[in-house]
Amino acid sequence: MILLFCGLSGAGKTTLAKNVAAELTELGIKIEIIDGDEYRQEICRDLGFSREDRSENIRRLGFVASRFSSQGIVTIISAINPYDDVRRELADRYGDVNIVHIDCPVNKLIDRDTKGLYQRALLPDGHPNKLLNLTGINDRFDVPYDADLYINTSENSIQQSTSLLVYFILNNLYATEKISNKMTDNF
Ligand SMILES: Nc1ncnc2c1ncn2[C@@H]1O[C@H](COP(=O)(O)OS(=O)(=O)O)[C@@H](OP(=O)(O)O)[C@H]1O
Ligand SMILES: Nc1ncnc2c1ncn2[C@@H]1O[C@H](COP(=O)(O)OP(=O)(O)O)[C@@H](O)[C@H]1O
Repeated sequence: MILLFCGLSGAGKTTLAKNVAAELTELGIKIEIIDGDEYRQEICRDLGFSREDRSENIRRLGFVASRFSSQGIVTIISAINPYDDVRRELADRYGDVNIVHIDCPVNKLIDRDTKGLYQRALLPDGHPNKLLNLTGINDRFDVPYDADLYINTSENSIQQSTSLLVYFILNNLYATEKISNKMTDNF
């Protein structure tokens, strides 16, 4: 199973992915997190934030995720993942892809601003430190109206948001297992 997170910077993707991993590991379920920020230091270090580079970034993460997922490992791709067409592409290409929208209103993100990115994006035009392509401020984010799971992290606490994800994953695993048990029963 692949969970394809999408959401703006600071929405809670990394926090929730880590919390979910801790809870599933406790239950003996294997899980891997593929984090955009982390992979951008390694196999995606040649990529920037143009439309082409973001799309290529997600394609690479998707490929890596598919290798983990094919081994039965629950795999979270935790990236902004802003474009509807690329999300669809991965969902069509790889089996059992679930789009999870980690949402939070931009005004709340501007308050959180854990990395100072929003402050930089909101600087006046022409300022030397202005960030020109921050998703949600001055770069595109396609809201996924077809998400398999929607979580608003300004309305749900970290624990509530984590529980929603864990419940969704366990339900999915149970449904898949039930189907595969049925297939075995037929032999
Ligand atoms: N211009 C701009 N827009 C968005 N994000 C920026 C930008 N510049 C740097 N960063 C930092 O890069 C992290 C996003 O990387 P991703 O791989 O998740 O992005 S994407 O899916 O390819 O759009 C993102 O990490 P998160 O805050 O964890 O989302 C930021 O820390
Ligand atoms: N319900 C919530 N879910 C996730 N993070 C939350 C929530 N409420 C507050 N936060 C805070 O918001 C920040 C989210 O940062 P992070 O997980 O790095 O986001 P992202 O990976 O989407 O950029 C953290 O400081 C976290 O403690």
